[in-house]
Amino acid sequence: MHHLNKSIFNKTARPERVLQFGEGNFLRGFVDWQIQVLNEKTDFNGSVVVVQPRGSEKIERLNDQDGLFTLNLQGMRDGEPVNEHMVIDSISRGINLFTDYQDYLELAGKEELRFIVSNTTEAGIVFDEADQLEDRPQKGFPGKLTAFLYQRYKAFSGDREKGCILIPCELIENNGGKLKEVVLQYAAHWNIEEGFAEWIHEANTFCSSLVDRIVPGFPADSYEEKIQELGYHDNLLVVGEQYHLWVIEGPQWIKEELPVEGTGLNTLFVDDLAPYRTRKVRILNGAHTAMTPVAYLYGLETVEESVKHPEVGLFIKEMIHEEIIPTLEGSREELTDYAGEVVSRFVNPYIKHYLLSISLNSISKFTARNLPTLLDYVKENKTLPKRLVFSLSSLLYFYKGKRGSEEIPLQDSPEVLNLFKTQWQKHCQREISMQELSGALLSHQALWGTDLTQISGLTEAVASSLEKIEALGIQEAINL
Ligand SMILES: NC(=O)c1ccc[n+]([C@@H]2O[C@H](COP(=O)([O-])OP(=O)(O)OC[C@H]3O[C@@H](n4cnc5c(N)ncnc54)[C@H](O)[C@@H]3O)[C@@H](O)[C@H]2O)c1
Ligand SMILES: O=P(O)(O)OC[C@@H](O)[C@@H](O)[C@H](O)[C@H](O)CO
Repeated sequence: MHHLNKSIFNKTARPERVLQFGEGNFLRGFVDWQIQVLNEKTDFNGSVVVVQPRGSEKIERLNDQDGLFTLNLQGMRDGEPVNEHMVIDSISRGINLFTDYQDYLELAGKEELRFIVSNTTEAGIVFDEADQLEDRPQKGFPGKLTAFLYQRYKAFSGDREKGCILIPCELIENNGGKLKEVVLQYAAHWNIEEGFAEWIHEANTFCSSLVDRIVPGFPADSYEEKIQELGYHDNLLVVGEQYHLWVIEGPQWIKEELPVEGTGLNTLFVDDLAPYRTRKVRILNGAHTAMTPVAYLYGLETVEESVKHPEVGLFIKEMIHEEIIPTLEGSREELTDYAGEVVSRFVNPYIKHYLLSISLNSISKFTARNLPTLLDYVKENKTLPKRLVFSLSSLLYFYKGKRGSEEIPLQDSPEVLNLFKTQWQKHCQREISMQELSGALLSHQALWGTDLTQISGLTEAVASSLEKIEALGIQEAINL
């Protein structure tokens, strides 16, 4: 069987109008697909050049396939189940920054380049003072980007018409503003002439954006079956859901350059994306992160199984409706409709979204996605939200690293893993009680951004749930 590349697929060459930082599943199943739709339905006529924010091995894989990959979108569309696959040919090439940095600099001088998109996880938009302008390449994403923009500034002698529209997709608040801030930080750190910072301000448009599409990625457990259907091998096959939403906070004129109207793309240009972001992060991502330790310890593996489970599913739905939604601003009816839509996306029968994949960096995710809800709930109700507290307790138990006799493959930073390991060892050796363990973990401000033992009754409630989980198992303990 052939591998997917230009020898078996007729690829159309288009002007390189987009630079993309990130070769990951999400960008390919979301942005590169959207560019393909624009190419098919409008006069956009552009292709995407991809660079890897760190490392180079995946770029080589992309180039081995001439930038081509298959996207399999599965789920409900207009009330009907749809399972479609398509070859995405919007990526012109990947540039290996370690071997072909010169190509990267040359791209900066191309008239037609206009958009820069990125998704470098929540960890990507950071300043690293070790990065230097002369590095080939710089280590971090914003360092690489600043070097690229400076090259463009020089190539066009500061022409205000040659700036870019930057649309970062990282799931952090004010991603556009933060990216601009770090670029300007590098401009100052590298002593680049004043004119460059002015050009950044005047010629470039940094938008913030919020993305939404569940993209579990490469279908390892159904790959053989899928390639029989496709008739070729594809190492970059991506599975995602039908649903998508891209909310872009920026000037309305961008619509003229990114002509989504009439294409069926659910891309919105808004003045303020905060309400969309809060709603999505707290309901969708919040439910994902809060259900993961509970459902996994219960013995379940996927989101669909968890939401469909009589007890765990009820727990999740009650948590959304009784604890998350009441803390959100906006129409209760709209929020309830949105939550209903999210739950039906969770039970998408075509998508196997593994709890373990969501569990990556669960502590910082709980802090970003669930803690604000818990704190708002306590402030408004003067009582604890019992399901969120149970989820927090289950999270602490999950980080013990055992499901029965089975090892849990925890994925978090070494500092976080060491902290939990030390505290759980102390508890297992009877040096500290469950109450002390709970106090030690909840008071750790580096984990939660605040001392959670200051919340009245929380340490005791968590210790009590942990005792129950340990003594009776989560199947009993979940009956609050
Ligand atoms: N997969 C989804 O359903 C989905 C949906 C919406 C948003 N997201 C967000 O997209 C991000 C990537 O998800 P994915 O599914 O594409 O994962 P992936 O593992 O396929 O890709 C990860 C990407 O991030 C880059 N990266 C990783 N660590 C980095 C760092 N420290 N600095 C710079 N770049 C770094 C990698 O080079 C790669 O491009 C996640 O953070 C996730 O929150 C994912
Ligand atoms: O991708 P992560 O690891 O940050 O989070 C896991 C999921 O919550 C997330 O990928 C959602 O599926 C996605 O944000 C939906 O748009």
